[in-house]
Amino acid sequence: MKQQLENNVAVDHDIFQKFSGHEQVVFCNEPASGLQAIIAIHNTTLGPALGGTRMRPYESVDEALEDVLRLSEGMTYKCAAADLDFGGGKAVIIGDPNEAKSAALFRAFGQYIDSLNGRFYTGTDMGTTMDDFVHTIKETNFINGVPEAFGGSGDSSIPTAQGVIYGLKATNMFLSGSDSLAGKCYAIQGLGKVGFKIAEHLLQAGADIVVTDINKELIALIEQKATGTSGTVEAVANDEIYNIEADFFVPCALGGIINDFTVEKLRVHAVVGSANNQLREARHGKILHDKGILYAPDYIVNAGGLIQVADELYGSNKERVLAKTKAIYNSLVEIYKEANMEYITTVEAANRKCEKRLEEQRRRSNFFARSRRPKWNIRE
Ligand SMILES: NC(=O)C1=CN([C@@H]2O[C@H](COP(=O)(O)OP(=O)(O)OC[C@H]3O[C@@H](n4cnc5c(N)ncnc54)[C@H](O)[C@@H]3O)[C@@H](O)[C@H]2O)C=CC1
Ligand SMILES: O=C(O)CCC(=O)C(=O)O
Repeated sequence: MKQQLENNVAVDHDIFQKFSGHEQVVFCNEPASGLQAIIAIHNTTLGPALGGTRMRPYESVDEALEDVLRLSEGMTYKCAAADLDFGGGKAVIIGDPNEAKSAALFRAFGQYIDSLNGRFYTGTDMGTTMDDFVHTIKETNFINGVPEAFGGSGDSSIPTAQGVIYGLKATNMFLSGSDSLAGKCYAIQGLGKVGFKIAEHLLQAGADIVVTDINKELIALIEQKATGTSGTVEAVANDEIYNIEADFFVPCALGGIINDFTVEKLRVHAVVGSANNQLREARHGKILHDKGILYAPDYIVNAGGLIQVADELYGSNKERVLAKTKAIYNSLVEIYKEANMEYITTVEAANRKCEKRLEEQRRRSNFFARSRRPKWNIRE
């Protein structure tokens, strides 16, 4: 839909319609390095936007755009739920992480991040690693989660995996009155930075895991890790993971995996995993609820990495990060209880909590002019 305005500028309303919930979307195109990226800032009510950068061989710009819009919105909720003073943002780089990475590409990306002058802080996500951003920090300070040797807080997938483990324990406690992980079966999709650490922890705790990954080397590696533990590993084909009869489905790869094709297949008691945007649409949360499958809202349970990178911006403190990551356990139990009491889905219960916090901050922002910076300020 195009409309001709008085000053003769044609405005494409469709594109603004698409971004209508977002504050800013930046397209980055740098032919010398081959960089094609999109940065989306969803909402900065609580503070500057914060969220990782994903790299994927997206099939189209539309697919990349949809991903970054959904992911950045999720970050607004994740920051609100984890009680962080940051807003929601995310970036995607279009390209195969196994082939298209270069120092030049990550430096060019850094120049775009720098141009936002602190409206957006970023680091790793699916398809990117801490080492990639060692190039980016040559161009900008607005990067987090680089190795400790480079002044960062290190691998954010460690607290993310810890948070999911707390989420699994809390869910076990809610369902069975014991938070022991042992003796239960977990179907894990994706053995990357987060999924692998969860799988290892579960094996050591004496759990049975069923795993899948498109990278067969990771399957072989987790099979080796089972040796000497009281846990077991079974590997299945990628699509088979949805059919596994297990206590938990643990999605740790792509988003949108709970959709019309998969939701009817699931034969688990609960879904608790690190993947962002697990539900293709909100109604899939309702279908899980109606099937009696307890769903741990993804942005509650996978907040550990975010907690670490947010903390880094004030000067890293591992104890503070651990305490906040542990709080995922209680936060999740509260959400389960509220959903039960109010006859709503767990996503509705979690969203309510976040929207309340955003609304309170909006009212505060209107009341006080932001003429002074808060005491607990981001280090320059
Ligand atoms: N790294 C972090 O700290 C955080 C990650 N997340 C989310 O958790 C998920 C995993 O993140 P990472 O472990 O960092 O990513 P990663 O890129 O290290 O690992 C993803 C793994 O999934 C596998 N995979 C991709 N498609 C698959 C498919 N169709 N079936 C099975 N396996 C498949 C990949 O081969 C890879 O091993 C993503 O959705 C990410 O956004 C969320 C919060 C923080
Ligand atoms: O985990 C990170 O490094 C950043 C946070 C993030 O992007 C996420 O939680 O999805």
